Order: sequence, then structure tokens, then C-alpha cells
Amino acid sequence: MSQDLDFDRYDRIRPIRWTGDALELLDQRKLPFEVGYVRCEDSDAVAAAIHSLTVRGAPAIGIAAAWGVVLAARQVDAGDGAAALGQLEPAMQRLNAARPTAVNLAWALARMRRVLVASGEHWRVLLEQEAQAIADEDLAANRHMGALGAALIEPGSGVMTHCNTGSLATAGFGTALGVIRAGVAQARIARVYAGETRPWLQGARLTSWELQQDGIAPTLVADAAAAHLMKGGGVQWVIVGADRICANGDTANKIGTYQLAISARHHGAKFMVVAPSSTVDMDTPSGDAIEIEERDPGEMFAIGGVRTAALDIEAWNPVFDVTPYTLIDAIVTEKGVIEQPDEAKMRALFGS
Ligand SMILES: CSC[C@@H](O)[C@@H](O)C(=O)COP(=O)(O)O
Repeated sequence: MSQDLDFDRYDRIRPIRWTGDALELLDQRKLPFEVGYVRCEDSDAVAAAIHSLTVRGAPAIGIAAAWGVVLAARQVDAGDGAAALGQLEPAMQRLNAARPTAVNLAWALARMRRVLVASGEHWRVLLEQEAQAIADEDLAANRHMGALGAALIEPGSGVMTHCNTGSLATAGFGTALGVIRAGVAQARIARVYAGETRPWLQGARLTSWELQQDGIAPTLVADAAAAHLMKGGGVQWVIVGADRICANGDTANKIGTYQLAISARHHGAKFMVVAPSSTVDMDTPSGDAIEIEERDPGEMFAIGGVRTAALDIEAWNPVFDVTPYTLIDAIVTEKGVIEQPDEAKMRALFGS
């Protein structure tokens, strides 16, 4: 099925560009009104870009961090990889601290560490090759997951998605949005609803814009409209990405995902999580052990620089939540699909 898709159609947006001497990041704070790249010439600039959401989405921040290590290596004078690792460790720890919830960040840095430990005098070349491999593997995984996820959807279905999980959040094509792209191309999906995703509006600004480039017209809904929409029967599948999938299948994703899962179960809609295996964290037993990022409450007081909240108030701004595995109907990864996930099925596919 995936061979039928013209992937080049979907490969126009690239949030991360390696120029050979710098990392260029599509500035997602300004999309869709300004399309421009921020140039990072050292690893701390990459860490700052990850923290500020200039680059965002679990796979994309892992890829950016890997290139950040390549940039950090420019400041290092070492004869082999093991010696370089000691000098690179502080920069890697600053990259890792940029955002806590998406495991792809730590996963990509662990891959870079492993390459350093195993490499001799050619460690710089091998490090750069590893960063490119992380990006290339992500794109290939997304294309494969698109076909696997779409196959679960009955023709003519309505789907709802949350946040942005497309090319902007990955090396290309997207996770949940990849399934939606494939599903629309195969006429399995007839309607796409995108939740706004307050407070940062990834759905309203990014997903809507990204789907427009493909000629897919999503219907934007307020996050608060989801239950009402599902009650009317307009949604057969909720399809979302993930920032961390635990050993038991509990899944952290953008704040608001959990209430979509509850609402889907209540209304008889199915709930699909789509993520590469780099998002699976078998070392975290359940969602209770995930650190949930809390961002500046100021993000909730204004939209586009215009104050929308009363003055002198307090706000709480957790930016992820955990959906329990019992509310998930399918976890789609490039390694395969787990329906009605639980720890035994997770361990069978991903080992320990
Ligand atoms: C393929 S992206 C999967 C998730 O990273 C995505 O759904 C999400 O929650 C992104 O959050 P963000 O805060 O925009 O980085």
C-alpha cells in the first residue's frame, strides 16, 4: 500500500537542515505567518532552540540534538571517540535538559554516545554519519507507519488529531499525520478534524498549514469541541503522536490528549497512537514515572503577543499528559502494530 503513495509530494517541508557547518531550524514559533530558518552554529544555540520550541515534536528534537552534538564536537580536540566523549558530555547534558518529557532527546544522545565509545580516530566523521542516520531512519519509519496505521481505518472515516505530528515534528511525512496523509490518499479518511491545541496552537497554526500544502482541508475545532464532535458521530478514530510510550503502553503526549482518549472511549471512537520505536521507553514502567514538562504560565496569558487573560492572575501550564494504555486501541510503530496494548505485548515487540 505504501508503494502507491507519492512521497515526494509530502517531502517539501523540512524543519531541520544540516548545511555542513551549521544547523538551520524552521522557526515554528512564527509559522504560518513567517517562514524562516534560525541558524545554529553551536550546541547551546540548538539547546536554546529546543527549549524555546523553535524546533519541536519528539522526533525532531532528537534529530536536532544529534546535530547539536556534531556542532559541539567542533570545539573538541581529541584523538579518539572515547576521549572526545568526556569533553562533549557537558554539552550533551545541556541538550538533554532542554525539554524533559520526549524520550527521543535522550535516545538520540545515547546513540551519539555509543558511536563515540566505539570509534577511534575517525570519530568526527562517524558522529556526523550517525546524526544523518537518525534523521534518515525517522523518515523511513514514518513512511512505513503511515501504511500500517492507515490499514486499520475503514474507508470513509472521520478522524481527529491533536497538536502537530507532521513533517514539522519529524524528519518528514510525520507520525499521526503520516497515517492521516496515507489514509486520505487511500480514501479511507474522508474528514480530518484538527484540535487547536492551546496554548501554543500547534493544531491551528502548524497542522492546518501543513495539511493545506498537501491539498487536504482539515476542519479546525476548539479543543473544547471534541466531545461534542464525537457525540455527533463525526469521528471514528482519534489519531495522535507520542512523546514517550512506557513499558505498559501508557503514553505521554500533548496536553489534552488524555481527555480525547476518554471522550473517544465514551463515544465508541477508536484511539490510535503513532510513534517510532525511538519514542518507546521500556525503562519507564508506567506513566506515573514520566516527568511532565511545565512551561512558563505566561504562555497562557497572550496569543500572538496580544493579552487575552485578565491581568494579575496565576496560571498552571503543564504541556503534556498521560493517556493510560487501557484507553488506547492501537499503538503503531515501524516495528509493528500492537492492538489493545499491555505490558506483555509491549515486551514481546520491544524486548526489555
Ligand atoms: C511526531 S510528534 C509527537 C509529539 O511530540 C507531539 O504530539 C507533541 O506532543 C509535541 O509537543 P511540542 O510541545 O509541540 O513539542
